[in-house]
Amino acid sequence: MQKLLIIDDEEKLRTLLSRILRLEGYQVLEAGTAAQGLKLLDREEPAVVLCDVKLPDANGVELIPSLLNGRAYLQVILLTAYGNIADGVQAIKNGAFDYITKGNDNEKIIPLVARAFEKVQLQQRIRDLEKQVSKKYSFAGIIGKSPEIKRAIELGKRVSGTDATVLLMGETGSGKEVFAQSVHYNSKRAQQPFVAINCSAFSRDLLESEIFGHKAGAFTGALKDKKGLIEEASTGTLFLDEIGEMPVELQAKLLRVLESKTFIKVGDTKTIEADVRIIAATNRQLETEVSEGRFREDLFYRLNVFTIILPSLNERREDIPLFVDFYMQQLGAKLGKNITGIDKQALQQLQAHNWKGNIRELKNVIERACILADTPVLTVDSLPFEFQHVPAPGNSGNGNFLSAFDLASVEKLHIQRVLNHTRGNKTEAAKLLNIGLTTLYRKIEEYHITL
Ligand SMILES: Nc1ncnc2c1ncn2[C@@H]1O[C@H](COP(=O)(O)OP(=O)(O)OP(=O)(O)O)[C@@H](O)[C@H]1O
Repeated sequence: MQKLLIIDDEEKLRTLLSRILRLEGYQVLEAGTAAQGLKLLDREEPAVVLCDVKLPDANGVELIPSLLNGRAYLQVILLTAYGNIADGVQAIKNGAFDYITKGNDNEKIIPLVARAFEKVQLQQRIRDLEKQVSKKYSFAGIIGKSPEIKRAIELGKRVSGTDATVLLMGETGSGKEVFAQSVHYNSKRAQQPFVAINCSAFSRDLLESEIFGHKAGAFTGALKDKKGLIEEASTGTLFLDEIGEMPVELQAKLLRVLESKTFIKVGDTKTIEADVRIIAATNRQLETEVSEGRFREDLFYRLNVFTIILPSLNERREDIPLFVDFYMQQLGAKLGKNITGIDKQALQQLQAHNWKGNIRELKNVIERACILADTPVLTVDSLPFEFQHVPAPGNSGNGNFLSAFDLASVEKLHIQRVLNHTRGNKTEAAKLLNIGLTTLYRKIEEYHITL
């Protein structure tokens, strides 16, 4: 039952209101003083309070902040004396839901209380949804147990708590946007907007107006003032995907945002404060872009404060079965099919594939397989053509794993050759291969390389 509290020292009126509201099906609590009211609020947690202005131990208008303190769910309706609108206005300024004139407005009280409870329910729903969203985008939701992704998650968690600019580097489809959302939803800006834009998807002028906004008349077709994404994301996070594609002239404007936390709309002269955290992502080598004059060096250094490299799927093949399981369940359910697993041969093909499109490509392959599957277990037949013709590791026609053309096979062969060259000296081999010694050990184990 919906619980409501009336704080009023006039017993007659309190009893009358209470009777009316009980008849409407509310559970009504009563208090004659502010102190009693606050006690009941703590003990019973009613969601709506009707509060008189003149109380023996307090002024109702001034009491509102104490009633609301630490109770984000609560809605307060102030009962004002006849003709005292100023109290009502001040009450709303102090955070009250609404005010009502005592005595005269009795017939208005029921719909007003109903609306206050509606607001309580709506806010609860928003909180529940926010919880779901932040759970979905938490770092725990990032799939993978490989050391490469674990390292990235560890860095992501550390930087989330700060307001530092983050640069995410990784191939297309490697999960940069998902990762950026995790950083945002783990930061103190989590309740504020996360706004994303792909810098490669717009012409120079359009991108400028999208990010920075424009004044009416700034260019043909600019009929009204337009807020840019920096303003839309105010107090939250702006995710700039494909930052390497940003035209050089706009890079200067972005640098200003990072350095002085200000920007100017297109066609305007006024400087506006920018309270936004920037997370940028790129699948290009920004150093190369800098050396070739396509990316401003000063902006690169500003963005490169905290860089996280997201591993490609080829670099974390051990995570492929986890993604396959995840997508089989998710997409099977979406399609209304009971997909329970994948057979060994099909999984081997997936693990041997060269995933240029990374997680996005894998997701598409699994979706296709789920659509085509006639049985609960996915087989090679449901995979695209190229998977059906590349021999899987250990499964090729002549029994030689290295006859496959996939990247893993080539990598294994190359490591084997280098190790032969160094006569099994792993430290030297790691140096020649330009990888860490632990990575080399892992690959030796993963590919079952015999020395
Ligand atoms: N950890 C993850 N768990 C489940 N799905 C993921 C994960 N990371 C990414 N994905 C999925 O992979 C796809 C690509 O992810 P995302 O868009 O984040 O990649 P991206 O690196 O930003 O791509 P691009 O460079 O093309 O912008 C999306 O469908 C996303 O839902």
